[in-house]
Amino acid sequence: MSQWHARSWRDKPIQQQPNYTDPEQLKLVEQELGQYPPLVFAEEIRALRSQLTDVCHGNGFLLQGGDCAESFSDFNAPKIRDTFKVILQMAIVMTFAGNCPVTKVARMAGQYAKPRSSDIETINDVSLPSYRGDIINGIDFTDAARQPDPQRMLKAYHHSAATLNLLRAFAQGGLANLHKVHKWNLGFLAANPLKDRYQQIAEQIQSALQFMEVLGINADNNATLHETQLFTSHEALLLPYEQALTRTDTLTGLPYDCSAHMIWIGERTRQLDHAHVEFMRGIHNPIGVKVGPTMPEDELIQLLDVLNPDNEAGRITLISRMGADNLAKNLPKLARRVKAEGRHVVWSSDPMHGNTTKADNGLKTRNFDAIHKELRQFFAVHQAEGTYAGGIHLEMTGEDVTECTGGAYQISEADLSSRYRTQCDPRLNADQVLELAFLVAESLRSARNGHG
Ligand SMILES: O=C[C@H](O)[C@H](O)COP(=O)(O)O
Ligand SMILES: C=C(OP(=O)(O)O)C(=O)O
Ligand SMILES: [Mn+2]
Repeated sequence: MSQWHARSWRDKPIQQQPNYTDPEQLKLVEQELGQYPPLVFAEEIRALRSQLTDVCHGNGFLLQGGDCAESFSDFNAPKIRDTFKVILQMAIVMTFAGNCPVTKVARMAGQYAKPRSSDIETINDVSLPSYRGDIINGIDFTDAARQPDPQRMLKAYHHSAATLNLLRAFAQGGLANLHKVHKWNLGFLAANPLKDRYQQIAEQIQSALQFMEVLGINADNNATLHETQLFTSHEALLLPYEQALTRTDTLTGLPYDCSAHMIWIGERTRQLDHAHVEFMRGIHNPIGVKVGPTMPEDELIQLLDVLNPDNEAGRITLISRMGADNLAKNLPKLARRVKAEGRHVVWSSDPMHGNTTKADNGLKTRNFDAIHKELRQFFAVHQAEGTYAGGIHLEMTGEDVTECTGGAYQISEADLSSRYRTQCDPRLNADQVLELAFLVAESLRSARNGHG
């Protein structure tokens, strides 16, 4: 294999990139970004990798979630806070159900680039380049907005830095207090039409917290109860940006992509001999790989050969996104083969991207039951194959949006347009996320029997 360099991806074919019309301006932006401080520190990246190593060995669970696409305009503290809160709320349920540490990774502080099914969007006979995320072009359906603009990379960097700053403050400044987080969950349950179904687990968590309190373990004397660690992640799609934020760590001499702790390769850009795989193979972050229903077993193993030649646990998270109706057919053979080859991976489930449909009014949506079904089957397949269901990956928000149908509040297709705010794909709202957490708690609990 040829030698890796942060720019060696440039010699490979590449998918899903914008056509910047001014290469000089692009170069200036790349140079400027190259001078900026890293957004995350290599030691933090290694801490995540170490937690994922534990997950890989069955001693933890990965919870990854956030917007499909963050946006420059819908950018404010309440929005960041509410998504942060709901990740923690879900994590407490999963921690209790799985009786194991939960590694929290947000799709935040950098999730700005989107691969698209089509290069062109047509409305009323007008065709324009598709929206590809705020780091590339604008969402408005005008010719000017849809032109890719390299300056947007600088804006994405600054938005990511401000988001990360607030997340760090929330994580350490008291907002992550476990008692507080559980109180939010009780608030969710009190109002929820299906509260009886989830009451038991909530009461058990309550007793566990009270028990610790009686022993004198509380947020004032125990940092674990008071603060948390939240890592960041995004799809490493826009390679000029990712390259510009790649730094050689002074402690180890190894290259890390310091745009986020974890980055992943999307379903549309995971071709073995293409640019994204080339870039990812050389950086030392933990990386995710989306695995859709068409992935052949041989190709998956070849991909692992390239991305993780030393078969290190914690390096690779395979994020299956099959669709509820395809999973039982497609996942078992992949899980079996990876196991037979003795490859160390974390298996995580993205139950969102294989379950996207179009409502009659033209809006993209996903049904809560299909999402839940994919998750149930994910756990069932891993149990049957003797592999470990190690994580879930959700598109979600702390806001009260109406983008996915179903759930306890029975959002219908007709309701979708009332608060449909996503920049790209439909997200679970706060209630739906919590409901899902309580529903998968049971699957997680049985998956963890025999582990840990
Ligand atoms: O988030 C994932 C993809 O970018 C998204 O599902 C693509 O959506 P599209 O099919 O509308 O292009
Ligand atoms: C683009 C995404 O997913 P996938 O690559 O699995 O389609 C995503 O996670 O937003
Ligand atoms: Mn998406």
